[in-house]
This record gives sequence, structure tokens and C-alpha cells, in this order.
Amino acid sequence: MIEAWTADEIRAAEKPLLDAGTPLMDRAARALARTALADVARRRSAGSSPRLRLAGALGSDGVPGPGRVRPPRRHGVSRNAAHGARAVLLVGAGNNGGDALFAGAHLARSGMRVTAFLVASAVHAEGLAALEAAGGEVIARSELRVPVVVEQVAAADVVLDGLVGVGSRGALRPPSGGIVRALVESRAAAEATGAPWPWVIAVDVPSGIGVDDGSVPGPVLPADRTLTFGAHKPGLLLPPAAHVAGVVEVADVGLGAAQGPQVPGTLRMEEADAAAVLRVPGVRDHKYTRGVVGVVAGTEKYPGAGVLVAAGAVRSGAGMVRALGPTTVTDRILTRHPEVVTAGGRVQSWVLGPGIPSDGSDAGQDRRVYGALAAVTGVLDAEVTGGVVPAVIDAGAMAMLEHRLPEIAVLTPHAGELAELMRGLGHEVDRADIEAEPVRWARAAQRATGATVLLKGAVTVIVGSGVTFAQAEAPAWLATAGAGDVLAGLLGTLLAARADDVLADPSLTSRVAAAAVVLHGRAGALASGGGPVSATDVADALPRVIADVLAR
Ligand SMILES: NC(=O)C1=CN([C@@H]2O[C@H](COP(=O)(O)OP(=O)(O)OC[C@H]3O[C@@H](n4cnc5c(N)ncnc54)[C@H](O)[C@@H]3O)[C@@H](O)[C@H]2O)[C@@H](O)CC1
Ligand SMILES: Nc1ncnc2c1ncn2[C@@H]1O[C@H](COP(=O)(O)OP(=O)(O)O)[C@@H](O)[C@H]1O
Ligand SMILES: [K+]
Repeated sequence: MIEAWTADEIRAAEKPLLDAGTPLMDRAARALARTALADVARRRSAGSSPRLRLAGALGSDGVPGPGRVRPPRRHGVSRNAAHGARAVLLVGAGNNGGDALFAGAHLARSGMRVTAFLVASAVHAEGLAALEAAGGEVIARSELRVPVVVEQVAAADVVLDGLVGVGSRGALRPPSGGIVRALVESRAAAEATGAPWPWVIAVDVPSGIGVDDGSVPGPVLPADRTLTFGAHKPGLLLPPAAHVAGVVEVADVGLGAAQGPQVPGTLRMEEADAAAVLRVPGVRDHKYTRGVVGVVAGTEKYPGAGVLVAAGAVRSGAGMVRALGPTTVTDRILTRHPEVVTAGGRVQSWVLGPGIPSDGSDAGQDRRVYGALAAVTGVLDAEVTGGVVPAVIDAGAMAMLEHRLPEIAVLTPHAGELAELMRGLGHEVDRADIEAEPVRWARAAQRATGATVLLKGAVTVIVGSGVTFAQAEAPAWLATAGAGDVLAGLLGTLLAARADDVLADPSLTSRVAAAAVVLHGRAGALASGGGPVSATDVADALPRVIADVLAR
């Protein structure tokens, strides 16, 4: 599990070390210089075409990549390959600028041509002296001209963004904001024309992101790599800031795991954590102990949603799937999945709403959803409903909520659906507002409804009470019709398998939901293999992904 530490938690962890004289900045700067040297050497030895230069930060759809966490490959590159390369340092007033200056001094001593642009009249004095002593060029705040910065950056091999780190508050102020805005424009022009653009390394965080909340309140220079110190910060995991962080790597400066937050608020689940959520059947199990998933999905208008939910549930190992609906839907489900049962009966989880429009055009499906919701919320007697069970509430079912939901209910909107849900709760929001501040709105929905909220996107966020998971394993190819239906079925299966545990400890729900998102993203990646993927392919890849995750 990746645990992110807030700015305050980082400061609290640093304090005793700094008081004891631990050279944290020295460690940070050395790690930064090592990374910059290795990146420049690797790119030079690979021979960087303009396309290659941008490949680190851009996804296939042209949107900066989701900040995947993977270690850099450093072995086998010669440091001499960086000799004569140009580095530009963007240096702010605080310790973040200090890191960049000290790292720049190392780079200059390694033979790189280093230019530092100071955006404040007073910067880290020792760092500045170190850079000057190493022969770096320094452009003072009073001499700063935006076109010159843009020109130098465009001609550089590597840029270290040290404008602001965990001391950041709000959008970048002048002159940093103006410089970064101009650089973002220049980068876009370079991308359009295929002109070269340097490798950008963010020092600790891309300057200008909301370190604790993942917001992007103003201009931010997208990084190819973020070298963050001590621990991840929430903004490196959460969208939209995660999209401008590039590849995130943690430099161990010796903060020590013991001094982190007691209860980390922002997490990223890894494969081993997802494996721990799965319930593997044993000799004493039969289909009912493994969990029955009840599905109310699909209508005459959208029958495929029922088929895809069933596929997600069956292929992820449900003991049994019960699909309820009109025969136009259930016949199609049976044709594709003869193992599905279409008679009513007890279930351990519900999947409600995919393919059911909120226009009331299928009264039968609406009635089934209302009945199941009554079981989830417990408003009807257990004798009638068969008892409270966890649920996935998707698409049309999200428009049918009449009561406050328990945490064992998972709402699974995409941004458009969350906007609709929040408008129904009296908020003036549209899809763009949700996309600009997905975490804020997912948390607002969690508070307003009581449910666990799983907001789908390139980075999917799962909000339970007091915890947010941010998962980024899905390739952009997964943005295809029906992929969300497969996720709903998969999550239904995981909830049914862990229904007793989830009922005993509802806070487990967000963990189960995050595991489903991990498996779904992995299945999308496996089925895609770098190319297009259909929702059916994703469901078909689930058995292999689950086996792989369990085997690790
Ligand atoms: N505390 C330590 O000893 C260590 C800190 N480290 C570095 O120090 C950083 C934190 O240093 P600081 O606490 O000095 O804070 P920062 O360097 O992040 O920022 C502080 C400065 O930025 C300005 N600032 C804040 N918001 C701004 C905005 N929106 N626009 C423009 N300027 C803005 C402030 O006025 C202040 O001058 C970390 O991110 C990390 O890079 C590392 O060296 C490791 C050790
Ligand atoms: N840019 C993207 N990169 C990766 N995954 C994405 C991206 N956009 C959407 N997704 C994922 O694709 C799936 C789409 O689901 P959804 O919008 O519900 O589609 P549908 O309702 O047609 O099934 C979700 O799992 C979502 O997280
Ligand atoms: K920075």
C-alpha cells in the first residue's frame, strides 16, 4: 500500500531529524542530481527524437499520464553521457529552491552547463553559494525576463522545477505563475510542431499543485518525473494533479516509516493489497458460501449492460449470479452466460442500475431496483428483503435513492453521473466542475449520501469515511462503453465474497472497492496490450489477472 503524507505530516516527521542536524536537504539534493544525471544520460544514449522527448508525460490521448509509480532504470548508463548537457533550474524562495540549487551544484561539477533562474530576491543562501562555487550561471530576480526563461528552457536537456514544494499555498503567484504559464504554452507549441522539449523533473512536487488535495488551482509545468522526498504526497496520487506528476519516485531521505501518519488519509492500493481482499475458496466452500451476486441491470433499450455486468461477476469468480429483468435481457444474458440463474432468491450483494435509464421507461426494472435498495438500506423488514447486503449502485439506480445509504453501498459514477447526483442534492455543478475537483466532489457525495463513492476516471478515486484511495492502473483504452458495467459486476462479486466481513466492518467496503478497481485496471491493461480493448475483453481477462495477483 502506498501511503501519502500531507505537508503537515511531512513537517512533523522532519522536525526531530532537523533538530538533530540530519542533513535532509543534502540527501534530497544528491538524490535529485543522481536522478537528473541518469535521466539525461539515458535519454542521450537512447537518442531522443521529439516524440520520445514527450513520451514520458503524455498518454496516448495526449493527456499527461496518470503518474504511475515505477522505479527509474539507472543501470548501465554512463554518467559521462551527461557531460555538456544543459540544465535549467527554476528556483523559488524556500527550501524547495534550496534543493534545486544544491542539486544544480552537483550537476555543474559533473560537467553539465547549469543556469538557475531565481524567482525571488532572497533564495536559499547556501544553495546559491554552492551553485556559484560550482560554476553555475545565476539569473537574479531583477534580471528575470520571461522570454529568456522560455528560450533557455526550450534549449535545455533537463529542467528542475524547484519553485515551490510542500510550503505551497494556492495558485502560483507572480512571477512564478507567469513564467510557468508561458512555459506551458511553449510546451504545447513544441508538441504541436514536434520541436524538442526538455525532460522536466519536479522537485518534491510539481510546483503549484494542491499538495494535500490534488487540485490544480493555476498553471503547473507538467513533469516527466517527480522525485519526492521521504514519502508520497496526496497530490501526487490524486487527480487532477496526479496527471502532471509524470513518473513518481520516492527518494529515501531517512524519514522512517514509524514517523508517518497514524491513519493515512490518502492511499494507493497495490497488487498485494488487492490479493489480500480476495477470498479464495477452500475445501469447505460451496457456491452459496462463496457468495451470490444479484444483478438488476439492462433493459430492452440497453440489454448489453446486463450481459456485461454478468460477465464481470461470473469471470471474477462469483459462487452464483442471479440476474433479474425482462426476458429480452435475461435471454441475452443466458445466451452468453448459461451459468447465470434468472430466478429470484437470496443474494449476498446487489449490482443495481447499469443499462437502466432514469426515465422510468422500464417499470419492472425500476421496481426491482427499489426493492433491492430497500434491502441495502434496511428500510424494509429483513423477513421481506432477506436481510441487509452490500451493493453496487450504478447509472440509473443513482437517480432512485430515497434514503441515506450505509457505507456498504458503493456508488460508482463517472464525472457526468456525479454531477447529476450532486445537482439532485442541490449543488450547481456540471461535469467540468467535477473533473476539475474530482476528489472534493467525491468526498462531498460520500458525506451527503453516506455511501462509499467510487468516482471513475483515468485515476479512479474511492472515498470511504476518512479514507481516499486513488488508483491509476487503467490504460486510457479502458475508456470504452461497457467497461464500467464490467467493473460493477466484478465489484459485486468481491462484495458478495466478503459480505459478512463488510457487514461486520463497513469501513472495509472502500478497500474492497479499491481492489476491484486494481483488478479492473490490470485486466484492461492485459486485454489491451497497448491497443484497443472492448469491455468483453476486459471481463475475459479477469480470471488470468486474479490468478496472477494471487500467485505473486
Ligand atoms: N524541511 C527540510 O529540511 C527539507 C525540505 N525539503 C524541501 O523543502 C521543501 C519545503 O520547503 P519550505 O518549507 O521552505 O517551502 P517551499 O520551498 O515549498 O515554499 C516556501 C516558499 O514558497 C512561497 N510560496 C508559497 N506558495 C506560493 C505560491 N502559490 N506562489 C509562489 N510562491 C509561493 C512562500 O512564500 C515561501 O517563500 C520541500 O518541498 C522539499 O523540497 C528537502 O530539502 C528535504 C528536507
Ligand atoms: N482516460 C482514462 N484512462 C483510464 N481509464 C479510464 C479513462 N477514462 C475512463 N476510464 C475507465 O473506464 C471505465 C469507463 O466506465 P464508464 O464511464 O462507467 O463506462 P460505461 O458506463 O459505458 O460502462 C471506468 O472504469 C473508468 O475508470
Ligand atoms: K517543486
